[in-house]
Amino acid sequence: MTTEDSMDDDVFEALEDNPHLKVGEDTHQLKNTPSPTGYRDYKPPAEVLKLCESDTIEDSNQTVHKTILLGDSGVGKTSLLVKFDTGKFQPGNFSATVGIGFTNKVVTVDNSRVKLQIWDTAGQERFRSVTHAYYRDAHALLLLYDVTNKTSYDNIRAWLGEIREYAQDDVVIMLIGNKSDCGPDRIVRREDGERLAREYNVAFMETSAKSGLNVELAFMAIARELKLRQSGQKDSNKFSVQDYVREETQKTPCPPCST
Ligand SMILES: Nc1nc2c(ncn2[C@@H]2O[C@H](COP(=O)(O)OP(=O)(O)OP(=O)(O)O)[C@@H](O)[C@H]2O)c(=O)[nH]1
Repeated sequence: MTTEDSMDDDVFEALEDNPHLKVGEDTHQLKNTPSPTGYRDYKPPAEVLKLCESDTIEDSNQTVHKTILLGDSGVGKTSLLVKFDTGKFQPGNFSATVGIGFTNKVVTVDNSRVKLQIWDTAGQERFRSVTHAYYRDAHALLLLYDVTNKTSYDNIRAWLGEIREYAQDDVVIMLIGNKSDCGPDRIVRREDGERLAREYNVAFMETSAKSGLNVELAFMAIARELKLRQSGQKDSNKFSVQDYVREETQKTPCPPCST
């Protein structure tokens, strides 16, 4: 954790004021950027507003599906995205995300290309009112907790409440228990994650941004679901994110856990 909590509530304006922070930059570049003004007055740059307005963005080639990473500060949202994007994991000092940004990734599902626009949000409470604005036109949400942090797990219910309030009813939701590599420090059992996911009827998996476990699978499962929906082939009898995740995770043996 950093001392971010003691900073002024005004960092989102950094996106406008700082020419080095461009929308669409890798979000880990948006961390720790102070700003002189209040974020309550923050107006996203025109480029961001345009992206938020369109329900489904069409670029010259194909549809771009908006996917947002959500969850408490420190659960590993940025790490998960960076691992998926670059294959790298940056261990060590944690610096909380300041601002919001996205990374475009193209994945292949059944021989066709699916474009994901993956938004990384700041998990800290003080940014919540700003990030709500981004839920509205999201097609998929990856909601993370940290298996070594019970509070981040307990807060999932509140996150799901916010999602119900601000996101579209048909948004695809994947609950993710991250840091599954932390065997001895694990507090939240896999079964607890599964139970919560069943209760809210959302897909679930555990990941590790450190080891890479299930990182690609998380995004692939989302991409597959979104592609099927877009093509009109979505038939709940034929494809379920959760069944797909279950089948794929059974192919990869789970590393030993302490609980
Ligand atoms: N062991 C382990 N550490 C992780 C994993 N994922 C992230 N971390 C560490 O957890 C800390 C927080 O990770 P971040 O990716 O910055 O968390 P975040 O959810 O983006 O946090 P905010 O930006 O504040 O919302 C960092 O020190 C990471 O190195 C993981 O899978 N395993």
